[in-house]
Amino acid sequence: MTNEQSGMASEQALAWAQVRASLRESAGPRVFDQWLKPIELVASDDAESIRLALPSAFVTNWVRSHYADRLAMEFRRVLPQVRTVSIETRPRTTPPVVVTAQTPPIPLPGVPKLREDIERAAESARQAVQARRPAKPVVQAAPAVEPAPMVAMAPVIAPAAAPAAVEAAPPMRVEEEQPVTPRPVFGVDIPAPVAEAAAPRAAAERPVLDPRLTFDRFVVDSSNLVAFNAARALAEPGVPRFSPLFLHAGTGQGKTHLMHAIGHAYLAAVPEAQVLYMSAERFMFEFVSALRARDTHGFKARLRSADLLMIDDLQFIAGKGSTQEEFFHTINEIVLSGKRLVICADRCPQALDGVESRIISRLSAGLVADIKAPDLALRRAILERKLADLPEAAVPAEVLDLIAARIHANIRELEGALNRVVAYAHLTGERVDLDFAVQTLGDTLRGAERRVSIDDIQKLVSQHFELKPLDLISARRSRAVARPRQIAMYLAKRLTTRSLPEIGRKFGGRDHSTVIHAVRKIEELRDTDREIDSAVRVLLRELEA
Ligand SMILES: Nc1ncnc2c1ncn2[C@@H]1O[C@H](COP(=O)(O)OP(=O)(O)OP(=O)(O)O)[C@@H](O)[C@H]1O
Repeated sequence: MTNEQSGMASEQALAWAQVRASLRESAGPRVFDQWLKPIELVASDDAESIRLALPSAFVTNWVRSHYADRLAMEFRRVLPQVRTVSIETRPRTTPPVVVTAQTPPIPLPGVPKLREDIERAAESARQAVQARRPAKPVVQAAPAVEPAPMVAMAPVIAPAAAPAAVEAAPPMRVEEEQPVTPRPVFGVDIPAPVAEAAAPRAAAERPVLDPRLTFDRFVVDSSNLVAFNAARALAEPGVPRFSPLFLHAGTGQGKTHLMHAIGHAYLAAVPEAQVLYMSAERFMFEFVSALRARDTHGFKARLRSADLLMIDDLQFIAGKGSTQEEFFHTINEIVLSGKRLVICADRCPQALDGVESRIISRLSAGLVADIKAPDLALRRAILERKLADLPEAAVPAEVLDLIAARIHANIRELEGALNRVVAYAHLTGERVDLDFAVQTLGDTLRGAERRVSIDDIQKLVSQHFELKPLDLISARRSRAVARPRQIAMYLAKRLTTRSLPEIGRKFGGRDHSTVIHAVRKIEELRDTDREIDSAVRVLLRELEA
């Protein structure tokens, strides 16, 4: 390999690592793990051509029909000279393109994660080939029928129109080895991410929004009503209401869904708007890259020109000094210029350790809304809603009941379990019934079951607060015992399928109203008391692990 070739290979490998990281972020873990992770970068002898490969024709066709444009767009963003991106099917015959000692990497100080990404990409492709079977298909949703309920809010505007051209010039070609007919998965085609806004917008940046994450696909109940209504109000045109909006919730509870929904609704109402959505990690990555390229001016201008700026997973900027400095000035400018700002994190602003107080104060000045863990009824309703998007899937009510009752860690897992049942039924041709579901979800249900034992919760909580398990069921009312008991009840409600009276009985025969009081109290304290919130967080992590 000549020096020139090895330089090009390194450059393409690094570009692939960035594209891959961006796909992982925007596609979500489920789609990414099942379809995109096995993609391997193949050595190319032309700097203008990127070659990608997948181990099976089935997965290749899916990726081509759903992600070809997106891959092309992402590569061009990173390597403007790229003209073609081909996606091939090939069992591994050529070595993966990895940066080795012989292929000097382009120096990227401060971003060692890129290297890891490259190696992980190569490794996952190797595993996919060894597995010799395509990843499990994902079952996804078709356009929604019924709008989601909304309390005292105006209806959402029509969905965004079809994508327009992404780049001004030069045109991008996506090469395919053979003609591919887009293949629906279980008769329901998965739409590609919306990479652009409805109308032509000269020089306007197109957010990458998942077309499935809309307001009408979001199921609302009291646990997420405030967040939902605030999100809808913020997406309405005119003078922004509820900006900045800070949404917080545990993992997989719908924060990203609401953000994307805001983006769709706002773009539908104001097609020429500049809408930017990115994770805090991406913000940091782009900022560091801009610093390195001595182009912070461009970075600042891009972010500050947003009419709607949405930053996901803010907790990731904790402890990152210069990124926080830039972040503060960015959000300050957005807010002061009367534009829309939405921030999501896994905890409330006050509990964001390692984040500068001026950022916290700025964000707390807007509307802070949380999304609480879904109870059984909401989990069941969400399954119903997801199933409505799968017209070919016949899943009896008792199976939905089972999944809703047994899987409560988060909605992503809930959805994953339903998808798995439907996908396996499709692949085996079997009818879905309780036996089939139990067999298909075996480990997941057993895992969920393990998480839900009240005895485990009592044991862990008492250990954490240095009490005896018996203290939690005793009549003692001192704060040192009462608070941990309330936390244990809260966890029991959140992590188990036990009814309120059942939980009360497990705590020394207490009344169900005592359990309700405990749950409310801890929810309240999690917003105001950092110590309680972090204790609950630690316990949740341990119980869910
Ligand atoms: N209320 C809801 N109605 C319908 N679907 C929901 C609801 N809440 C969450 N979901 C679905 O659950 C999945 C996970 O949601 P999402 O990605 O928004 O979670 P998140 O809170 O951003 O999680 P993380 O913090 O891990 O990024 C998505 O597929 C989303 O559509």
